Amino acid sequence: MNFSHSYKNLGPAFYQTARPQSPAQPQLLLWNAPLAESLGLAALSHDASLAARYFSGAEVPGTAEPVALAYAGHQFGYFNPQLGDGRAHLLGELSTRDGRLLELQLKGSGQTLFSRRGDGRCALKPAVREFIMSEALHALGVPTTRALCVVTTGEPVYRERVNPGAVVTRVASSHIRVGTFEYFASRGDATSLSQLLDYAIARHYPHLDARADDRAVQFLSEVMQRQIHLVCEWLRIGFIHGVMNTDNTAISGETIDFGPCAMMGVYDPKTVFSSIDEQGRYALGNQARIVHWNMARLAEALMALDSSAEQTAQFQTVIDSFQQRFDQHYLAMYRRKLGLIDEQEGDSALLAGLLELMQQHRLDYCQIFAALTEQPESLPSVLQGWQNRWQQRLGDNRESLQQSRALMRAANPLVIPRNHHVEAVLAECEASLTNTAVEQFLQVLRSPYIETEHTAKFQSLPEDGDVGYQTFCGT
Ligand SMILES: Nc1ncnc2c1ncn2[C@@H]1O[C@H](COP(=O)(O)OP(=O)(O)OP(=O)(O)O)[C@@H](O)[C@H]1O
Ligand SMILES: [Mg+2]
Repeated sequence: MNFSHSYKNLGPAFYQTARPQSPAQPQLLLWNAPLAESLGLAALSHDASLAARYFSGAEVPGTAEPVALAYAGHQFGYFNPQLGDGRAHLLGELSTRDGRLLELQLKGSGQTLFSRRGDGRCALKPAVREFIMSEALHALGVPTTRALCVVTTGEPVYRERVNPGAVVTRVASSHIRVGTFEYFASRGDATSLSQLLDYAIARHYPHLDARADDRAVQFLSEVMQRQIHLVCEWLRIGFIHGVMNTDNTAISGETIDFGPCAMMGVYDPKTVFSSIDEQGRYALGNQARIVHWNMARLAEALMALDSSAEQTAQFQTVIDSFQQRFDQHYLAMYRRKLGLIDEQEGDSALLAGLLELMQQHRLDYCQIFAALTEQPESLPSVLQGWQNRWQQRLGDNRESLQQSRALMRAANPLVIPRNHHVEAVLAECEASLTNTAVEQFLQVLRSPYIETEHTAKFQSLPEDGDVGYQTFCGT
Protein backbone atom coordinates (compact mmCIF):
# COMPACT_ATOMS: atom_id res chain seq x y z
CA MET A 1 0.00 0.00 0.00
CA ASN A 2 1.70 3.05 -1.30
CA PHE A 3 0.52 6.05 0.67
CA SER A 4 1.43 9.62 -0.11
CA HIS A 5 1.44 12.30 2.57
CA SER A 6 0.77 15.64 0.96
CA TYR A 7 -1.30 16.87 3.91
CA LYS A 8 1.17 15.73 6.52
CA ASN A 9 3.93 17.37 4.49
CA LEU A 10 2.34 20.74 5.18
CA GLY A 11 4.23 20.55 8.43
CA PRO A 12 4.02 19.68 12.12
CA ALA A 13 1.55 22.47 12.90
CA PHE A 14 -1.11 20.43 11.12
CA TYR A 15 -0.98 17.20 13.10
CA GLN A 16 0.38 15.17 15.97
CA THR A 17 2.20 11.93 15.33
CA ALA A 18 0.13 9.19 16.91
CA ARG A 19 0.36 5.43 16.90
CA PRO A 20 -2.93 3.58 16.69
CA GLN A 21 -3.76 1.12 19.45
CA SER A 22 -3.03 -2.52 18.69
CA PRO A 23 -6.09 -4.61 19.51
CA ALA A 24 -5.52 -8.19 20.56
CA GLN A 25 -8.11 -9.81 18.34
CA PRO A 26 -8.95 -7.83 15.22
CA GLN A 27 -11.62 -9.47 13.07
CA LEU A 28 -12.88 -8.17 9.76
CA LEU A 29 -16.63 -7.59 10.00
CA LEU A 30 -17.46 -5.50 6.92
CA TRP A 31 -15.46 -5.01 3.75
CA ASN A 32 -16.34 -2.67 0.89
CA ALA A 33 -14.97 -4.68 -2.03
CA PRO A 34 -15.83 -2.24 -4.85
CA LEU A 35 -14.27 0.66 -2.96
CA ALA A 36 -11.22 -1.47 -2.14
CA GLU A 37 -10.83 -2.24 -5.79
CA SER A 38 -10.99 1.39 -6.83
CA LEU A 39 -8.23 2.08 -4.30
CA GLY A 40 -6.06 -0.68 -5.72
CA LEU A 41 -6.61 -2.85 -2.63
CA ALA A 42 -8.40 -5.72 -4.37
CA ALA A 43 -5.82 -8.23 -3.12
CA LEU A 44 -6.94 -7.57 0.45
CA SER A 45 -10.43 -8.77 -0.47
CA HIS A 46 -8.95 -12.25 -0.29
CA ASP A 47 -7.00 -11.81 2.92
CA ALA A 48 -9.42 -10.91 5.69
CA SER A 49 -6.90 -11.42 8.46
CA LEU A 50 -4.35 -9.04 6.93
CA ALA A 51 -7.09 -6.49 6.22
CA ALA A 52 -8.18 -6.78 9.87
CA ARG A 53 -4.65 -6.14 11.11
CA TYR A 54 -4.11 -3.19 8.77
CA PHE A 55 -7.40 -1.51 9.51
CA SER A 56 -7.50 -1.92 13.25
CA GLY A 57 -4.10 -0.45 13.98
CA ALA A 58 -2.48 -3.79 14.77
CA GLU A 59 -0.12 -3.39 11.83
CA VAL A 60 0.78 -0.23 9.95
CA PRO A 61 0.05 -0.87 6.26
CA GLY A 62 2.74 -0.16 3.67
CA THR A 63 4.03 3.38 3.70
CA ALA A 64 1.32 4.70 6.03
CA GLU A 65 2.44 7.35 8.54
CA PRO A 66 -0.36 7.60 11.11
CA VAL A 67 -1.17 11.08 12.41
CA ALA A 68 -3.98 12.76 14.30
CA LEU A 69 -5.08 15.99 12.62
CA ALA A 70 -5.46 19.29 14.41
CA TYR A 71 -8.72 21.21 14.15
CA ALA A 72 -10.99 23.44 16.20
CA GLY A 73 -14.68 24.06 15.80
CA HIS A 74 -17.93 25.66 16.84
CA GLN A 75 -20.03 23.05 18.61
CA PHE A 76 -23.68 23.98 19.05
CA GLY A 77 -22.65 27.57 18.51
CA TYR A 78 -19.77 27.65 21.00
CA PHE A 79 -16.16 27.83 19.93
CA ASN A 80 -13.70 25.19 21.07
CA PRO A 81 -10.19 26.22 20.03
CA GLN A 82 -8.80 22.70 20.17
CA LEU A 83 -10.59 19.55 19.13
CA GLY A 84 -8.57 17.46 16.67
CA ASP A 85 -8.69 13.73 16.00
CA GLY A 86 -9.17 12.32 19.47
CA ARG A 87 -9.92 8.84 18.27
CA ALA A 88 -8.80 8.78 14.67
CA HIS A 89 -5.58 8.17 12.80
CA LEU A 90 -4.97 9.33 9.26
CA LEU A 91 -2.89 6.73 7.41
CA GLY A 92 -2.19 8.85 4.33
CA GLU A 93 -3.49 9.24 0.79
CA LEU A 94 -4.01 6.70 -1.97
CA SER A 95 -4.58 7.43 -5.65
CA THR A 96 -7.58 5.84 -7.28
CA ARG A 97 -7.61 4.25 -10.71
CA ASP A 98 -9.28 7.35 -12.09
CA GLY A 99 -6.63 9.62 -10.64
CA ARG A 100 -8.32 10.97 -7.53
CA LEU A 101 -6.46 11.35 -4.26
CA LEU A 102 -8.32 9.80 -1.32
CA GLU A 103 -7.43 9.73 2.35
CA LEU A 104 -7.76 6.67 4.56
CA GLN A 105 -8.41 7.24 8.23
CA LEU A 106 -8.98 4.80 11.09
CA LYS A 107 -11.70 5.91 13.51
CA GLY A 108 -11.89 4.29 16.94
CA SER A 109 -8.21 3.42 16.81
CA GLY A 110 -7.16 4.71 20.21
CA GLN A 111 -6.13 7.83 22.05
CA THR A 112 -4.10 10.68 20.63
CA LEU A 113 -2.83 13.94 22.03
CA PHE A 114 -6.24 15.38 21.12
CA SER A 115 -8.29 12.87 23.10
CA ARG A 116 -9.01 15.16 26.05
CA ARG A 117 -11.12 12.96 28.34
CA GLY A 118 -12.16 10.46 25.65
CA ASP A 119 -11.03 6.86 25.49
CA GLY A 120 -10.15 7.01 21.79
CA ARG A 121 -12.50 4.20 20.99
CA CYS A 122 -15.60 3.51 18.97
CA ALA A 123 -18.34 1.02 19.74
CA LEU A 124 -19.44 -1.48 17.14
CA LYS A 125 -22.88 -0.03 16.42
CA PRO A 126 -21.77 3.51 15.54
CA ALA A 127 -18.95 2.10 13.39
CA VAL A 128 -21.38 -0.08 11.45
CA ARG A 129 -23.89 2.79 11.29
CA GLU A 130 -21.24 4.95 9.62
CA PHE A 131 -20.59 2.17 7.10
CA ILE A 132 -24.28 1.68 6.31
CA MET A 133 -25.28 5.33 6.17
CA SER A 134 -22.31 6.47 4.09
CA GLU A 135 -22.82 3.64 1.60
CA ALA A 136 -26.52 4.47 1.41
CA LEU A 137 -25.81 8.15 0.76
CA HIS A 138 -23.22 7.30 -1.84
CA ALA A 139 -25.67 5.07 -3.70
CA LEU A 140 -28.30 7.79 -3.47
CA GLY A 141 -25.89 10.16 -5.22
CA VAL A 142 -25.22 12.41 -2.23
CA PRO A 143 -21.63 13.65 -1.81
CA THR A 144 -20.14 11.75 1.09
CA THR A 145 -17.10 10.30 2.76
CA ARG A 146 -17.20 6.51 2.55
CA ALA A 147 -16.23 3.49 4.57
CA LEU A 148 -13.75 0.85 3.47
CA CYS A 149 -14.29 -1.57 6.33
CA VAL A 150 -15.24 -2.22 9.91
CA VAL A 151 -12.99 -4.36 12.08
CA THR A 152 -14.02 -5.55 15.53
CA THR A 153 -11.29 -5.20 18.12
CA GLY A 154 -12.31 -7.91 20.59
CA GLU A 155 -12.04 -5.24 23.29
CA PRO A 156 -14.83 -3.71 25.35
CA VAL A 157 -15.89 -0.10 24.96
CA TYR A 158 -17.53 1.39 28.04
CA ARG A 159 -20.41 3.78 27.46
CA GLU A 160 -23.72 3.55 29.35
CA ARG A 161 -23.16 -0.14 28.94
CA VAL A 162 -20.35 -2.37 27.77
CA ASN A 163 -20.15 -2.55 23.97
CA PRO A 164 -18.02 -4.52 21.58
CA GLY A 165 -15.33 -2.24 20.16
CA ALA A 166 -14.66 -1.57 16.48
CA VAL A 167 -12.62 0.54 14.10
CA VAL A 168 -14.17 1.99 10.97
CA THR A 169 -11.87 3.01 8.11
CA ARG A 170 -13.10 6.16 6.44
CA VAL A 171 -12.25 7.16 2.91
CA ALA A 172 -12.54 10.88 2.22
CA SER A 173 -11.37 13.25 -0.47
CA SER A 174 -9.81 15.07 2.49
CA HIS A 175 -10.39 15.63 6.17
CA ILE A 176 -10.06 19.40 6.03
CA ARG A 177 -12.94 20.94 7.98
CA VAL A 178 -14.17 24.49 8.49
CA GLY A 179 -12.76 23.88 11.96
CA THR A 180 -9.29 23.33 10.50
CA PHE A 181 -9.31 26.93 9.25
CA GLU A 182 -10.67 28.11 12.59
CA TYR A 183 -7.86 26.29 14.39
CA PHE A 184 -5.12 28.34 12.73
CA ALA A 185 -7.11 31.56 12.68
CA SER A 186 -7.79 31.42 16.40
CA ARG A 187 -4.09 30.91 17.10
CA GLY A 188 -3.13 33.82 14.90
CA ASP A 189 -1.04 31.47 12.76
CA ALA A 190 -1.48 33.25 9.42
CA THR A 191 1.37 31.32 7.80
CA SER A 192 -0.28 27.93 8.35
CA LEU A 193 -3.67 29.38 7.48
CA SER A 194 -2.39 30.61 4.15
CA GLN A 195 -0.69 27.27 3.52
CA LEU A 196 -3.94 25.47 4.31
CA LEU A 197 -5.86 27.71 1.93
CA ASP A 198 -3.42 27.09 -0.93
CA TYR A 199 -3.56 23.39 -0.27
CA ALA A 200 -7.35 23.24 -0.09
CA ILE A 201 -7.65 25.20 -3.33
CA ALA A 202 -5.18 22.94 -5.13
CA ARG A 203 -6.84 19.82 -3.82
CA HIS A 204 -10.52 20.65 -4.09
CA TYR A 205 -10.90 23.75 -6.23
CA PRO A 206 -8.02 23.54 -8.73
CA HIS A 207 -9.95 25.68 -11.23
CA LEU A 208 -9.50 28.72 -8.97
CA ASP A 209 -6.60 31.07 -9.55
CA ALA A 210 -4.46 30.42 -6.49
CA ARG A 211 -2.46 33.61 -7.09
CA ALA A 212 -5.44 35.94 -7.31
CA ASP A 213 -5.62 38.62 -4.62
CA ASP A 214 -9.13 37.56 -3.80
CA ARG A 215 -8.43 33.82 -3.72
CA ALA A 216 -9.83 33.50 -0.20
CA VAL A 217 -13.09 35.15 -1.27
CA GLN A 218 -13.38 32.93 -4.33
CA PHE A 219 -12.64 29.92 -2.18
CA LEU A 220 -15.36 30.84 0.30
CA SER A 221 -17.83 31.26 -2.52
CA GLU A 222 -17.00 27.84 -3.98
CA VAL A 223 -17.12 26.05 -0.61
CA MET A 224 -20.48 27.70 0.00
CA GLN A 225 -21.83 26.47 -3.33
CA ARG A 226 -20.81 22.91 -2.52
CA GLN A 227 -22.38 23.15 0.92
CA ILE A 228 -25.59 24.47 -0.63
CA HIS A 229 -25.58 21.52 -2.97
CA LEU A 230 -24.91 19.14 -0.09
CA VAL A 231 -27.77 20.41 2.07
CA CYS A 232 -30.17 20.36 -0.89
CA GLU A 233 -29.14 16.77 -1.53
CA TRP A 234 -29.78 15.92 2.12
CA LEU A 235 -33.22 17.52 1.83
CA ARG A 236 -33.93 15.66 -1.38
CA ILE A 237 -33.79 12.36 0.51
CA GLY A 238 -34.79 13.57 4.00
CA PHE A 239 -31.38 13.19 5.65
CA ILE A 240 -30.78 14.88 8.98
CA HIS A 241 -27.07 15.15 9.71
CA GLY A 242 -27.70 15.84 13.35
CA VAL A 243 -24.46 17.52 14.38
CA MET A 244 -23.50 20.19 11.88
CA ASN A 245 -20.79 21.70 14.02
CA THR A 246 -18.08 23.48 12.04
CA ASP A 247 -15.70 20.61 12.81
CA ASN A 248 -18.13 18.31 11.02
CA THR A 249 -18.32 20.47 7.89
CA ALA A 250 -15.87 19.27 5.25
CA ILE A 251 -14.31 21.76 2.86
CA SER A 252 -14.69 19.20 0.07
CA GLY A 253 -18.49 19.36 0.38
CA GLU A 254 -18.78 15.71 1.40
CA THR A 255 -20.99 14.49 4.23
CA ILE A 256 -18.75 13.70 7.21
CA ASP A 257 -19.41 12.30 10.70
CA PHE A 258 -22.45 10.05 10.89
CA GLY A 259 -22.68 10.08 14.69
CA PRO A 260 -26.31 11.09 15.36
CA CYS A 261 -27.62 11.21 11.77
CA ALA A 262 -31.08 9.91 10.89
CA MET A 263 -33.70 9.91 8.17
CA MET A 264 -36.97 11.81 8.24
CA GLY A 265 -40.02 9.59 7.74
CA VAL A 266 -43.14 11.70 8.26
CA TYR A 267 -42.57 15.07 6.65
CA ASP A 268 -41.86 17.75 9.21
CA PRO A 269 -39.06 20.31 8.94
CA LYS A 270 -38.78 20.31 12.73
CA THR A 271 -37.71 16.66 12.75
CA VAL A 272 -34.75 16.09 15.03
CA PHE A 273 -33.62 12.81 16.64
CA SER A 274 -30.30 13.64 18.27
CA SER A 275 -30.62 13.21 22.03
CA ILE A 276 -28.43 16.22 22.83
CA ASP A 277 -30.03 18.59 20.33
CA GLU A 278 -32.70 19.86 22.68
CA GLN A 279 -33.27 23.14 20.86
CA GLY A 280 -33.57 21.52 17.45
CA ARG A 281 -30.60 23.52 16.21
CA TYR A 282 -29.80 20.79 13.69
CA ALA A 283 -33.38 19.84 12.77
CA LEU A 284 -34.05 18.93 9.15
CA GLY A 285 -35.42 22.31 8.15
CA ASN A 286 -32.68 24.23 9.94
CA GLN A 287 -29.83 22.73 7.97
CA ALA A 288 -29.70 25.51 5.40
CA ARG A 289 -29.59 28.20 8.08
CA ILE A 290 -26.83 26.34 9.88
CA VAL A 291 -24.69 25.93 6.80
CA HIS A 292 -25.06 29.66 6.21
CA TRP A 293 -23.88 30.24 9.79
CA ASN A 294 -20.99 27.82 9.32
CA MET A 295 -19.92 29.62 6.16
CA ALA A 296 -19.85 32.88 8.11
CA ARG A 297 -17.46 31.19 10.55
CA LEU A 298 -15.27 30.12 7.63
CA ALA A 299 -15.30 33.71 6.36
CA GLU A 300 -14.21 34.97 9.77
CA ALA A 301 -11.37 32.48 9.86
CA LEU A 302 -10.21 33.49 6.39
CA MET A 303 -10.29 37.14 7.42
CA ALA A 304 -7.32 36.41 9.64
CA LEU A 305 -5.35 36.48 6.39
CA ASP A 306 -6.57 39.87 5.31
CA SER A 307 -9.03 41.96 7.24
CA SER A 308 -8.83 45.06 5.08
CA ALA A 309 -12.10 46.89 4.55
CA GLU A 310 -12.13 45.88 0.92
CA GLN A 311 -11.65 42.19 1.62
CA THR A 312 -14.15 42.24 4.46
CA ALA A 313 -16.75 43.76 2.18
CA GLN A 314 -16.12 41.03 -0.39
CA PHE A 315 -16.57 38.31 2.20
CA GLN A 316 -19.77 39.98 3.33
CA THR A 317 -21.10 40.03 -0.23
CA VAL A 318 -20.50 36.28 -0.54
CA ILE A 319 -22.16 35.54 2.80
CA ASP A 320 -25.09 37.79 1.92
CA SER A 321 -25.61 35.92 -1.35
CA PHE A 322 -26.35 32.70 0.51
CA GLN A 323 -30.12 32.85 0.70
CA GLN A 324 -30.64 33.70 -2.91
CA ARG A 325 -28.22 31.03 -4.08
CA PHE A 326 -29.71 28.47 -1.73
CA ASP A 327 -33.30 29.20 -2.77
CA GLN A 328 -32.40 28.81 -6.40
CA HIS A 329 -30.67 25.47 -5.86
CA TYR A 330 -33.44 24.27 -3.59
CA LEU A 331 -36.18 25.01 -6.08
CA ALA A 332 -34.19 23.42 -8.89
CA MET A 333 -33.84 20.28 -6.77
CA TYR A 334 -37.56 20.13 -6.02
CA ARG A 335 -38.43 20.80 -9.67
CA ARG A 336 -36.65 17.52 -10.44
CA LYS A 337 -38.57 15.75 -7.68
CA LEU A 338 -41.83 17.08 -9.14
CA GLY A 339 -40.82 16.39 -12.73
CA LEU A 340 -41.04 20.06 -13.73
CA ILE A 341 -38.89 20.55 -16.78
CA ASP A 342 -39.08 24.28 -17.36
CA GLU A 343 -39.45 27.05 -14.78
CA GLN A 344 -42.75 28.71 -14.05
CA GLU A 345 -43.79 31.45 -11.70
CA GLY A 346 -46.09 29.31 -9.54
CA ASP A 347 -43.64 26.43 -8.97
CA SER A 348 -42.59 27.58 -5.55
CA ALA A 349 -46.19 27.82 -4.38
CA LEU A 350 -47.01 24.43 -5.89
CA LEU A 351 -44.16 22.89 -3.92
CA ALA A 352 -45.08 24.67 -0.71
CA GLY A 353 -48.62 23.40 -1.11
CA LEU A 354 -47.49 19.79 -1.26
CA LEU A 355 -45.08 20.09 1.67
CA GLU A 356 -47.78 21.73 3.76
CA LEU A 357 -50.26 18.95 3.07
CA MET A 358 -47.64 16.30 3.81
CA GLN A 359 -46.88 17.91 7.14
CA GLN A 360 -50.51 18.46 8.03
CA HIS A 361 -51.54 14.88 7.26
CA ARG A 362 -48.34 13.32 8.60
CA LEU A 363 -47.41 11.67 5.33
CA ASP A 364 -44.18 9.82 4.70
CA TYR A 365 -41.84 12.05 2.69
CA CYS A 366 -40.07 9.52 0.50
CA GLN A 367 -43.10 7.33 0.05
CA ILE A 368 -45.18 10.20 -1.29
CA PHE A 369 -42.54 11.28 -3.78
CA ALA A 370 -42.05 7.66 -4.86
CA ALA A 371 -45.81 7.30 -5.37
CA LEU A 372 -45.88 10.57 -7.29
CA THR A 373 -43.25 9.08 -9.59
CA GLU A 374 -44.50 5.55 -10.00
CA GLN A 375 -48.20 5.42 -9.14
CA PRO A 376 -49.82 8.83 -8.81
CA GLU A 377 -53.21 7.09 -8.72
CA SER A 378 -52.26 5.53 -5.37
CA LEU A 379 -51.75 8.87 -3.60
CA PRO A 380 -53.95 9.54 -0.58
CA SER A 381 -57.16 11.42 -1.30
CA VAL A 382 -56.11 14.42 0.80
CA LEU A 383 -53.67 15.20 -2.01
CA GLN A 384 -56.33 15.06 -4.73
CA GLY A 385 -56.77 18.80 -5.13
CA TRP A 386 -53.04 19.41 -5.16
CA GLN A 387 -52.54 16.55 -7.58
CA ASN A 388 -54.93 18.13 -10.07
CA ARG A 389 -52.93 21.34 -10.00
CA TRP A 390 -49.70 19.41 -10.41
CA GLN A 391 -51.00 17.43 -13.35
CA GLN A 392 -52.19 20.60 -14.96
CA ARG A 393 -48.76 22.08 -14.50
CA LEU A 394 -47.11 19.01 -16.06
CA GLY A 395 -49.34 19.39 -19.11
CA ASP A 396 -50.32 16.58 -21.36
CA ASN A 397 -47.55 16.39 -23.90
CA ARG A 398 -46.62 12.72 -23.91
CA GLU A 399 -42.98 13.29 -24.70
CA SER A 400 -42.52 15.76 -21.93
CA LEU A 401 -44.40 13.47 -19.53
CA GLN A 402 -41.82 10.81 -20.22
CA GLN A 403 -39.08 13.30 -19.63
CA SER A 404 -40.74 14.34 -16.37
CA ARG A 405 -40.95 10.75 -15.25
CA ALA A 406 -37.23 10.25 -15.97
CA LEU A 407 -36.34 13.34 -13.93
CA MET A 408 -38.46 12.12 -11.04
CA ARG A 409 -37.07 8.60 -11.13
CA ALA A 410 -33.57 9.96 -10.72
CA ALA A 411 -34.55 12.32 -7.90
CA ASN A 412 -37.00 10.26 -5.84
CA PRO A 413 -35.53 7.16 -4.21
CA LEU A 414 -37.58 4.04 -3.61
CA VAL A 415 -35.21 3.07 -0.83
CA ILE A 416 -33.76 5.05 2.06
CA PRO A 417 -32.05 3.72 5.20
CA ARG A 418 -35.11 4.03 7.44
CA ASN A 419 -34.26 4.45 11.11
CA HIS A 420 -36.05 1.41 12.48
CA HIS A 421 -34.50 -0.85 9.85
CA VAL A 422 -31.04 0.58 10.53
CA GLU A 423 -31.52 -0.06 14.25
CA ALA A 424 -32.81 -3.60 13.73
CA VAL A 425 -29.85 -4.43 11.50
CA LEU A 426 -27.39 -2.89 13.97
CA ALA A 427 -28.90 -4.87 16.84
CA GLU A 428 -28.69 -8.07 14.87
CA CYS A 429 -25.11 -7.35 13.87
CA GLU A 430 -24.07 -6.64 17.44
CA ALA A 431 -25.81 -9.74 18.79
CA SER A 432 -24.37 -12.10 16.21
CA LEU A 433 -21.07 -10.38 15.44
CA THR A 434 -21.63 -11.37 11.83
CA ASN A 435 -22.25 -9.27 8.74
CA THR A 436 -25.21 -11.23 7.33
CA ALA A 437 -27.98 -8.77 8.19
CA VAL A 438 -25.87 -5.74 7.22
CA GLU A 439 -24.95 -7.19 3.85
CA GLN A 440 -28.58 -7.99 3.06
CA PHE A 441 -29.59 -4.47 3.95
CA LEU A 442 -26.73 -2.99 1.93
CA GLN A 443 -27.76 -4.96 -1.12
CA VAL A 444 -31.06 -3.09 -1.13
CA LEU A 445 -29.54 0.26 -0.16
CA ARG A 446 -27.09 0.05 -3.04
CA SER A 447 -29.90 0.20 -5.64
CA PRO A 448 -32.09 2.93 -4.19
CA TYR A 449 -33.81 3.88 -7.43
CA ILE A 450 -34.94 0.45 -8.53
CA GLU A 451 -37.32 -2.03 -7.01
CA THR A 452 -35.67 -5.33 -6.15
CA GLU A 453 -36.88 -8.54 -4.59
CA HIS A 454 -35.97 -7.42 -1.06
CA THR A 455 -36.91 -3.76 -1.35
CA ALA A 456 -40.31 -4.05 0.33
CA LYS A 457 -38.85 -5.76 3.38
CA PHE A 458 -36.61 -2.80 4.12
CA GLN A 459 -39.02 -0.03 3.18
CA SER A 460 -41.92 -0.80 5.52
CA LEU A 461 -42.78 2.21 7.66
CA PRO A 462 -42.29 2.16 11.43
CA GLU A 463 -45.53 1.48 13.27
CA ASP A 464 -44.99 4.38 15.61
CA GLY A 465 -43.81 6.82 12.93
CA ASP A 466 -40.37 7.13 14.62
CA VAL A 467 -41.93 8.65 17.72
CA GLY A 468 -39.40 8.59 20.54
CA TYR A 469 -36.53 7.56 18.26
CA GLN A 470 -33.19 8.92 19.50
CA THR A 471 -29.65 9.03 18.14
CA PHE A 472 -26.41 9.74 19.97
CA CYS A 473 -23.21 11.66 19.29
CA GLY A 474 -19.64 10.48 19.32
CA THR A 475 -20.37 7.10 20.86
N1 LIG B 1 -14.26 8.33 22.35
C1 LIG B 1 -13.57 9.42 22.08
N2 LIG B 1 -12.30 9.55 22.52
C2 LIG B 1 -11.58 10.64 22.25
N3 LIG B 1 -12.04 11.68 21.56
C3 LIG B 1 -13.29 11.61 21.09
C4 LIG B 1 -14.12 10.48 21.33
N4 LIG B 1 -15.33 10.72 20.73
C5 LIG B 1 -15.24 11.93 20.16
N5 LIG B 1 -14.03 12.48 20.36
C6 LIG B 1 -13.56 13.79 19.91
O1 LIG B 1 -14.54 14.77 20.18
C7 LIG B 1 -14.61 15.72 19.11
C8 LIG B 1 -16.00 15.80 18.54
O2 LIG B 1 -16.46 14.52 18.26
P1 LIG B 1 -17.42 14.13 17.08
O3 LIG B 1 -18.40 13.19 17.61
O4 LIG B 1 -17.87 15.31 16.30
O5 LIG B 1 -16.38 13.44 16.06
P2 LIG B 1 -16.08 11.98 15.76
O6 LIG B 1 -17.34 11.24 15.54
O7 LIG B 1 -15.15 11.38 16.74
O8 LIG B 1 -15.23 12.06 14.46
P3 LIG B 1 -15.39 12.63 12.97
O9 LIG B 1 -15.86 14.03 13.01
O10 LIG B 1 -13.98 12.54 12.52
O11 LIG B 1 -16.30 11.71 12.24
C9 LIG B 1 -13.54 15.28 18.11
O12 LIG B 1 -12.39 15.99 18.43
C10 LIG B 1 -13.38 13.83 18.41
O13 LIG B 1 -12.11 13.32 18.04
MG1 LIG C 1 -16.88 14.95 14.38
